[in-house]
Amino acid sequence: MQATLSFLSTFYQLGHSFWSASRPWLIAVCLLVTAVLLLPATGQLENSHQVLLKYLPYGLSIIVILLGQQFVQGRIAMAAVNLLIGYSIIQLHLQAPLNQDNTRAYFTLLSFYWPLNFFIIYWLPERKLISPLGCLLAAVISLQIASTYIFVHYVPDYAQTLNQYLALYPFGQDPEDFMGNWHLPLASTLTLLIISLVLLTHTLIKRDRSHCVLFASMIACTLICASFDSNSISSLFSSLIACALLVTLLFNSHDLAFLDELTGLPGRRALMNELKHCGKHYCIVMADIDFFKKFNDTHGHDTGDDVLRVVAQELAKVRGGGTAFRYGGEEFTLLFKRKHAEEAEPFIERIRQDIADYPLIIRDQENRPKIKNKRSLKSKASTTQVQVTVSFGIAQRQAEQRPEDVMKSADQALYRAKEQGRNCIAV
Ligand SMILES: Nc1nc2c(ncn2[C@@H]2O[C@H](COP(=O)(O)OP(=O)(O)OP(=O)(O)O)[C@@H](O)[C@H]2O)c(=O)[nH]1
Repeated sequence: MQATLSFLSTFYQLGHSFWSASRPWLIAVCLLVTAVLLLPATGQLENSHQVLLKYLPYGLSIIVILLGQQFVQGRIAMAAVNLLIGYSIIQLHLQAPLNQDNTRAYFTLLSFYWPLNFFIIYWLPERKLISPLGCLLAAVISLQIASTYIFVHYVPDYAQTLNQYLALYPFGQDPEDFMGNWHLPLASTLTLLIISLVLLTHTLIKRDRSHCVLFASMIACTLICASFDSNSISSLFSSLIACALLVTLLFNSHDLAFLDELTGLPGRRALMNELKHCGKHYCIVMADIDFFKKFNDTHGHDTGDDVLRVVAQELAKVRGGGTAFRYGGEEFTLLFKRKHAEEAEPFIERIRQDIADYPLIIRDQENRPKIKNKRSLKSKASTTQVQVTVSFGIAQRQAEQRPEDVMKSADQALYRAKEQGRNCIAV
């Protein structure tokens, strides 16, 4: 029995870790999988649907650009601008046979610049679309378009030379027969492969939703160009990229409103929202770090922030159906739906114990990492070991009590826990 429970617990932990690790990838993976799955179906679309699909990327991209500007998510908006420009070029200038020198030169340069611009946007800091950075990106894209036009039309033999120079195609494709499986020249394929590997490595380390989606958008653009002869591929993939950007924008905006920036836990607004929907049977736990003012005064505010992150990370591991929120300052809340206080207490006791046993090792100020989110605790380069404890107050919802009343009772219980000497639970 013990072995089974331990196995289930390990299985749960593994599943939980996998889910947390893969969450930022969810939209990106959905984009690529849906695109590949839907591609064969586009050939069977009726004419009216094909027309609708052709105009969809324009509408969706414009929505993303407007919302991205409004919600200060410049990178997503810039990605939508890049998508819109690339897609417009395909629709307006690349509907001719690609075995003509000029058209093929246009196509080859688009297939290089389009994904490359996603790569550039990936590394930009988050700013508004209409900002010096946005203008710089607009200048880069304009320069790409203008130079392509001038070189192709005004430099004698440019298109021919470019096509000859890049005439080597991977997978043994004959460049004269443009209708094959992979239309990107070897040089572009290798360059995009290298930058894809760079982005893949970075997204695996960074695990951030926007970065993952920008990476997936770059891959999707590359696939559009690589399989250019597939029916409606540019309309379908561009629509899906725009959808992925839109969903990312909405998720990011939700996180901005509901997640606490320092700890990553849901914040007070999320708690209040949750309390409206959690029925009549629940208990609330208020948790407060003990002597935190003294800790801040002794070790500095930055180390205090690190402690808040560690405590949040431990509280988030609460079992028994509890959810952790950062209530504000050094106060946290645990919400147990459909649980009595007595049922929740053993889970809180475990968390209390885990936090008290956590070996916090404090670096001196010079040794602190320069990267803000990097853990500075529990590291070999650190110097002093300290202990942080948390006091808890539990309140069970009584008949006719409003959520604010239950919170107040939990606060009173927390006060009692402080009076009883801290690092304990009071009901
Ligand atoms: N580093 C850091 N400190 C914070 C943050 N929010 C609140 N604090 C500090 O948390 C401390 C809370 O102190 P008090 O409310 O006096 O309580 P305490 O020192 O923890 O004492 P007891 O709760 O009675 O054990 C204050 O010094 C605040 O400045 C934050 O986001 N970061």
